[in-house]
Parts: sequence; structure tokens; C-alpha cells
Amino acid sequence: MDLNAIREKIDALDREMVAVLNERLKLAAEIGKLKRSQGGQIYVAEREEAVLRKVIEQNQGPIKNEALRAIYREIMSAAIALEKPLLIAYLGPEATNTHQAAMKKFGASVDYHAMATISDIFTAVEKGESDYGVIPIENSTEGSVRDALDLFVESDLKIVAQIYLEISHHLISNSPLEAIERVYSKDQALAQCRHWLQRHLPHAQLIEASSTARAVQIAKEEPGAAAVAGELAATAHGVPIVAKNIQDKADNTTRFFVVGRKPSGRSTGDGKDMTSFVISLGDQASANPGALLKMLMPMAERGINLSKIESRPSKKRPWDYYFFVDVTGHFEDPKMKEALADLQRFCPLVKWLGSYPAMS
Ligand SMILES: O=C(O)C(=O)C[C@]1(C(=O)O)C=C[C@@H](O)C=C1
Repeated sequence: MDLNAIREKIDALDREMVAVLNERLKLAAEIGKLKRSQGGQIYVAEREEAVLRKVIEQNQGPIKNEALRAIYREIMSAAIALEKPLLIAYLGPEATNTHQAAMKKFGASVDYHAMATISDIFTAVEKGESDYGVIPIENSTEGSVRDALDLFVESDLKIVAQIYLEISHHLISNSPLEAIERVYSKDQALAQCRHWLQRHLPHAQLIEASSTARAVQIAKEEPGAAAVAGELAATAHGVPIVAKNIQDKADNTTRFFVVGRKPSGRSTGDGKDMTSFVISLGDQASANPGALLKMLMPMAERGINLSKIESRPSKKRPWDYYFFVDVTGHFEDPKMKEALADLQRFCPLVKWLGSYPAMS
């Protein structure tokens, strides 16, 4: 076949694809009507994961699963926009990693609103000014974002989905490497590039900025200044990348949570969901030598896999802690309900923070 003949075939396939896509979107619009009349959630994390899983299972190649995921992300984003325009609040300013994570989850067809603090995001979603919020929760090198954990204790919002984003940090500046005297970034980003900065810019002053995107704005204006930030921020502000991938660990990943007012449903199939909750042992923690072990037993006895536990001072009394726990399974699984009921018998606080698809 010659070039023109192949292109004609591609044109014909494109016509078919557009027709099929519009058929699919019309069905989503029908679902939207049903949801509006029955009060259902427009974004359904567990359904989206199931759609992606099925599509990937059927894929015979040569298209890569990652490409299919990205295409389906945009198809479902367009479907959501037809059902109802959604507003997503994220930790801003524009072009932060959180912005990128939010776009990875919700695609290009929804609206985004940059917020100054994680607390502002909680408030906007609680008041219904935004439909969902996207917040960073932990980084594979630097650990948890503590403000975010603390806010969950007081809020009624639920975690409805999680997002994993590989974070690449770049040195961004209008000046060449030799002329850089100051490096701006968010504390976590500076920490993630500590060794590279020590090796290549041992005399530069490291200065904390409120976000990686803000750091790029500063670096753009100040001669001799650079920022550590992602590619989205460099492109958004038109500042060149001087050195790529300067993070100390190649597989530097950040986990984000999507928070909403209503919980996500159970995924079809066991082991496809995760659940987060917060527990307080009250006075038992210091008084009873076995209290911590006792707290973990209701999960262990039922074969519920605990993937993370993190303690934070309650700030109510000295040496009083909140324990943030992630386990596999959904809140509606019978054994999860039993485990939580057991915990409630001896813990003054057991608060379910949400169940959400394990994959992302
Ligand atoms: O199944 C639904 O509930 C839909 O609204 C359809 C659809 C999709 O395009 O497949 C779109 C948005 C939801 O987040 C999940 C799935």
C-alpha cells in the first residue's frame, strides 16, 4: 500500500472512532440524567478504575497500556463534563505537582481552581464551592504531608480516590549553572534534591518558597536565581530547564488524595480497594504496655493487610497520638466492619476517612 492509501484508511478509521466516541458520550449523558434525578455522584472512582482495567485487559497491542490510560482519561473527562461541569480545587498555584496530579485524574474537560492552602481546599469542598479537592498526602522520599493528615481528623470529607505521580524535579533558571547563587523551592522539593544541590551548587543559598510554581515565578525575575520544580511549571512560566531530573531518588513518587463529600462505592472484586482511618488510643497508649499491639490485632486476626501506619501528636494533650492507618479492603467488606467494631470497643476515636480504588 502506498502512503496515500494508508492515510485514506486512517481517515476512515478516524471517522469510525469519532462516531463511536460520540455514541459513548451520549450514553454517559443519559447516565448523567439518571444521576441528577437520583442524586448520584458524577465522578465515580471505582467505575473509572473498572473501565480502565477492562480496557487494558482487552488490549492486544501495539498500543501501550499507558497510552490507553491517557486516552481513556480524556474520554471519561469529556463524559463527566457532559454530565455536569465539575470544579476541582487543588493546592496551587497553577502548574504545581498537585495540579499535574489533578489533571492526571480528571483530564482536560473539567474546571480547576488553584487554592493557597490544603485547609482552603477542605473548606471549598465542604461548602460545596468545589466538587472535589486534590491534596498531596505523602512522598516516597520525604514522608507524609502533615497538615493534610491533621485536617482529616476534624473534617467530614471522605477520601474518594488516590493518585500516584512520579515526580521529576528540574533546575529551572534564566541563568547558566555557574551563575546560580540562590535556589528557591518548596521545602520538600529542596529536600528531595539535597545531594544533587550539594554536589553541583555547594555555595548556593537554598530558600523556601510557598510552592514549586511560586519558586519559578521568583527565579524568572531575579538574576542568579533558580527554582527546583516540575516541567509543567517551567513551561507555564516560560523559564528554561538548566538541569533535568535532579532528584536524589530516581523513583520519587508522590501520593495524592481526592477528597469529596460522599464516599466511593466498593470496587467489583476483592482486594481492589483500600481504606484509611484514624484511631486514638486515649490514655491506654502510655498506661498499657500492650495497647499498640491490641490496636493492630483486629486487622491481623482477619487477614486485613495493613500497608501504612503513621502517628501524629493529637495536639490535645502531650504524648497523645492519632494513628493514621491504611489497609486493603473496603469499608463495606464484612470483615472490615467487624474489625472497626472491635476497635471501637476500646478506642475513644475510630474514624473512617474513606475507601477508594487501590490502583491508580
Ligand atoms: O458510569 C458512570 O457512572 C459514568 O458516568 C460514565 C463514566 C465513563 O465515561 O465511563 C464517566 C464518569 C464516571 O466517573 C465514571 C464513568
